[in-house]
Amino acid sequence: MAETNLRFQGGFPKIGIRPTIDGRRRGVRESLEEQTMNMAKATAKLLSETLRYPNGEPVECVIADTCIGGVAEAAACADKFLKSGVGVSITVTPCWCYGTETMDMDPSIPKAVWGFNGTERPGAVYLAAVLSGYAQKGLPAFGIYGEQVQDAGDTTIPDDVRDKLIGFARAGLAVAYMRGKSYLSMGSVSMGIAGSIVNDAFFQEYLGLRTEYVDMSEFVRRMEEGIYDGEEYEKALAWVKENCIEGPDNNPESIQTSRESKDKDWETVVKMTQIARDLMVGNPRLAELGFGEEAMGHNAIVSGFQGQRQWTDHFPNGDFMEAMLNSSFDWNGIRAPYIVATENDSLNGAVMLFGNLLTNTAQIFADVRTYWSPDSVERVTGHKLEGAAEGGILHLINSGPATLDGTGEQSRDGQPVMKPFWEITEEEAQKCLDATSWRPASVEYFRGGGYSSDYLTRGGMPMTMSRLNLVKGIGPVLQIAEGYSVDLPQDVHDTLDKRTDSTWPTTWFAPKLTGEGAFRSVYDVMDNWGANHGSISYGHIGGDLITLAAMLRIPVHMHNVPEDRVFRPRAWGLFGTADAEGADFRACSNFGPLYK
Ligand SMILES: C[C@H](O)[C@@H](O)[C@@H](O)C(=O)CO
Ligand SMILES: [Mn+2]
Repeated sequence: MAETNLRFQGGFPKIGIRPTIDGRRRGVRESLEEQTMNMAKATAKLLSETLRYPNGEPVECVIADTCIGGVAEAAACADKFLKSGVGVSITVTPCWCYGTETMDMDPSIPKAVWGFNGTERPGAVYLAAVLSGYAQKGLPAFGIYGEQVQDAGDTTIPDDVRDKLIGFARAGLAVAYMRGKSYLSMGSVSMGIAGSIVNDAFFQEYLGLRTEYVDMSEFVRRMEEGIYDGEEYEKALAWVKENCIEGPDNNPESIQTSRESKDKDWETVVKMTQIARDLMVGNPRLAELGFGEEAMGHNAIVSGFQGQRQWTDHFPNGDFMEAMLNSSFDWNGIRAPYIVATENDSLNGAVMLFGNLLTNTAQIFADVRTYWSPDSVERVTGHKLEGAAEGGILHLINSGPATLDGTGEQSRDGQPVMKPFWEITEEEAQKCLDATSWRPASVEYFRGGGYSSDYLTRGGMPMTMSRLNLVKGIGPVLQIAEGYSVDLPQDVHDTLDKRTDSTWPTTWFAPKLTGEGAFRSVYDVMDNWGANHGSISYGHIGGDLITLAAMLRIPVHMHNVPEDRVFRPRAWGLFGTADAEGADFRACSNFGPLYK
């Protein structure tokens, strides 16, 4: 197993499993011990076999030492979980148990209860009873029970239960991973973009993240005083010369920079990449070089770089740095991405983090630039959009730096995908690099030069675009659009791309339409997008994002996820069942942020 990177130093939270039981001795409890403990073991096995930590290792589960028949055993279990670093709890039972006497009372741990759907000893009755207790005490919990009745001796986990256990655990682990880490703001507000007003109350109360702030002058200090690993720098620059293809300069000749200045830019952007990473997660090499304080980093699990304009008006832009740190490989080999938001758009950074923690894959940061209606495309190119693109497409393109994994040059079963780093081969990493050219930055925008990554995402990938916005009076709200990347004929792409800045990476995205609300048309999706940016994940992960958002009490104001993939705490139904979107808002506002 390849090492990940320092982003996850400090280890990973575990999943705690709590087998609860009817406490009555002399018959009842004894008859249930084995079956109850077996449910716990089966759940642990399922989750460890299915889920992986961001370093690729199987997720670890901890089971209570005994079945929990009452409060003393509940407390012993809580103690064990605390000592073992449990971040998510799942209670399992095939039988009736005593609700409030056996429940998990830790308010910050996402919790679920699986009540076995059998009728000999009714686990689903306990489930209903304890969930009412959780609601009454303001501790939202997820309820799980199978649709089909199982026989008492059946030790299998039905598919519907399995999906819910996995969906819950995946989102719960994301909550637990981020808690206690930092968002590192490198610079301040970029060009008046509200998302780059890094809001400490949001990060602290909703995500459990500290916000750290460094001025961009720190990059200059570290470059000028040599506070980076010089050996790594030489290796990185040689690797860049070998692997990063410099594309043509798109600037009018009169403002093109000299060869000498372009070469200097390569040196600067490589150093910027090392420095941003060291600022985020530290680097033990710096301590060896005599920079003990700088070696520590900021414990950042996500960061943002302001760039425009104070930096980019004078220095090379951050595109190379952001693109490389957001990718699953660099000169040190294949490794987990670091997650850096462009323009310090911390709210896009937050959803990039969600997508990354839910999937262990890299995330595309993009401007949601243009809605191209079928008529507009036809007018400009003569081409009639078809297939997934039939209803129109969104041009996702940002000023330079989307993850190179977003080229779609990794594959599974012959299809383009974005994989967790441990599945990516050397050959695939190379293909992503080969599909990217580094274009001298548009000097009118970026007076300090630099390089923008230029590529075109391969079509046919299921993708999910999401975005978090802050609304005064409500707090954070999340929007989610599942869809597909699409291929356009090369000449059609070229015509559309050349109308914008063709030195930037493009993803053509077709959201799935439902015929309702914001998903009536592609135009409506664009018209309802809450800000200039979106984060794009590989796969249809809208269900997982909804589950995670509910755990964090962030309401979802727009999504196109089919109902059978929406899984929220049971208490959400108590805020209304006919209008799930409104109920979500009411529930989130009622329970309030997780860490308040
Ligand atoms: C170069 C431009 O300033 C772009 O960076 C700008 O259009 C944005 O990306 C805004 O989000
Ligand atoms: Mn932007």
